[in-house]
Amino acid sequence: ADITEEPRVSLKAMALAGRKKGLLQRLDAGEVVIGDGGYVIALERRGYVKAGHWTTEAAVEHPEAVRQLHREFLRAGANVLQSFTFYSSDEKLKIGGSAGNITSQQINEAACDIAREIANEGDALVAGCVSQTPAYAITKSESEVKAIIKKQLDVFVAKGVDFLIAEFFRHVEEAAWAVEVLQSSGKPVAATLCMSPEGDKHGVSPGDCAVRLVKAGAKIVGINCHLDPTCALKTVKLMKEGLEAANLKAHLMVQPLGFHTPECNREGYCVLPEFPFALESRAMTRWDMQKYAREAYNMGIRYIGGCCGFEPYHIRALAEELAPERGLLTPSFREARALG
Ligand code: MET
Ligand SMILES: [Zn+2]
Repeated sequence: ADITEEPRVSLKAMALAGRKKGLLQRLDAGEVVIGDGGYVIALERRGYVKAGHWTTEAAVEHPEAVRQLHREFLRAGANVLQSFTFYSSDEKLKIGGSAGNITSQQINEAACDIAREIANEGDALVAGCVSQTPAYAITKSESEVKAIIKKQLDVFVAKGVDFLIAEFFRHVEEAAWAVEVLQSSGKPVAATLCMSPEGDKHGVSPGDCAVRLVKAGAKIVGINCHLDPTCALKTVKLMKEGLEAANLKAHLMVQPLGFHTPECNREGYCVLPEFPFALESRAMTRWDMQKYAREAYNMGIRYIGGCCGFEPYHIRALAEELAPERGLLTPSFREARALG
């Protein structure tokens, strides 16, 4: 396909008509879904997130900053805007939040509203996102973890998100609990673990993790954060093989770091000496991103995005690399071309 062609459909017209295709409709049809990038890391750099806490009070305190980053990912070609709700449970805010009296309920509601507002500027879906809980580390209590996830889910359902993502789980056991809760809503659930090819923190292999997540109800499984695309693709490949061996079907997803981690160590970037204030020299280039997008596509992964370290221009490189497959140009690319 000639990527200089105009898109086949007007994104605005489609959005306004309220006829966006759902996530599973897109993936089942074999379409590429471009994810968005890393919010907490990008907004920490811009002065809106506290390093170490990584909580998302900015959804309430500085909505304009969150809105703008969503818009930049959308213009870069993202088909999904993830709610800015990382670590947003009251338990986590109490332990490590910087907010004082902002509740997770307020954060989650504001984050959903902001994501929806910007998603309506284009062809993006809104994902309600949950992540690992302090309760799992402290008490290992299934009912406590599930209650925390359920509270977040109730807001996502009330706000009408399009689908749900359980991301950044180190233990498949906890991720599977989250998936069980999320899928009770009837909305599609994607689940991504932050693990190396060696497996989750209890040593469960990537193949077995994938099987457990699908059995818990996830329709899309894969990897996010912690390690670079090369490591993440290795791990997703093992997940894919595990699913095939178990005769299970699911879509694959990958949202790696935008930083090079040739160490491919078990614990990921959090234990590197450069974390979190000196990661710049590890930043990937747009050429790296194009290579990653192509490799992910060739592996059969169709939900391709990024996590920490992915700035909007990285997402744009993914979208442009896969423009022939998607038959679409990004708004930023079209406008730049019109100007040039
Ligand atoms: C530490 S992983 C963070 C994931 C979350 N979706 C974010 O980008 O903020
Ligand atoms: Zn991340």
